Amino acid sequence: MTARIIDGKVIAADLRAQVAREVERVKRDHGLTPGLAVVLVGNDPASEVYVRSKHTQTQAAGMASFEHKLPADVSQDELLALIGKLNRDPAVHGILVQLPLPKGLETEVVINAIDPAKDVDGLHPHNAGRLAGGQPALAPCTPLGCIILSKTVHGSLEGMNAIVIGRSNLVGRPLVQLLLNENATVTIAHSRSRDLPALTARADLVYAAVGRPEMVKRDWIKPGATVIDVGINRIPTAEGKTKLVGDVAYAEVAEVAGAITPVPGGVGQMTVACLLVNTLRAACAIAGLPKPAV
Ligand SMILES: Nc1nc(=O)c2c([nH]1)NC[C@@H]1CN(c3ccc(C(=O)N[C@@H](CCC(=O)O)C(=O)O)cc3)C=[N+]21
Repeated sequence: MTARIIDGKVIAADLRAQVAREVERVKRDHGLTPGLAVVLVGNDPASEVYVRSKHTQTQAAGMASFEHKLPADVSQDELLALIGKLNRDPAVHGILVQLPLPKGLETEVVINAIDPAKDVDGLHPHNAGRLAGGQPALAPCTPLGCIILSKTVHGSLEGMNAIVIGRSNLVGRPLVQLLLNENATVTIAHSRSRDLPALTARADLVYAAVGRPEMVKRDWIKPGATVIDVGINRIPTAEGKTKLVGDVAYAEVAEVAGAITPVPGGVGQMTVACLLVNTLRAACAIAGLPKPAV
């Protein structure tokens, strides 16, 4: 069997087009232009690439994009002052602080300073807690993207056995909550789990989000399972260059899986598209408008 390839590029482009239509409508009918502020501290080259693509796609969807670049040695107080300013800025409906932050800055303090209504990353304890309690919340973009990709294959995830490998605040934990909302049966695995291959082999849905290049192997996968690869690892090639690989050994797993996401071209594409969705939703909520159609 050869897996169907889940094309994140196409699915994300479709989602962005839906967002753009809704943005046009709220602009026209309500004079509301959703705005996203992205804060980048330091100059990690990979982060700069992501931030640039967020900027381009935000503008392409008709939203306002505000980029704030701060030096790696910025003080915590200066960063908090910027977040305070963005919290009060009526043109800003979404605030994303690119992670990881350079040493010396306390991620928790910085995240907790973001107005929960503008927390389009879904990382503030207000949103994380609401999500865990089954209440409406801004949910993190990467897990949202994972759910959308899974539903393109299965329609409904109800009753399926899912395994989430990884328990980060940005991906694993919120993904578990979203899967529960979809009525999946969820196993949460991580680096200390015993017999990960056997656990994974029971799953109809496999979400690999550990950050270890090509860790998930062919013999871990139940034939026909859907494999969603959240990993983005840059590794050296034999020719002295680098390439992106996921947490899944793609070529071998694609021989047994029913469907699989590529890296690049899978989950990463959805992350940015879902950021636009969250910004649109946050803008409508802040303006007291009904939920948008996307
Ligand atoms: N506060 C915060 N929120 C995040 O959501 C967040 C973050 N910090 N820090 C870094 C990670 C990583 N991330 C990606 C976004 C898009 C792609 C993406 O578009 N990837 C493309 C290509 C990437 C390439 O070629 O370099 C793809 O997979 O097809 C990847 C990774 C968001 N993150």
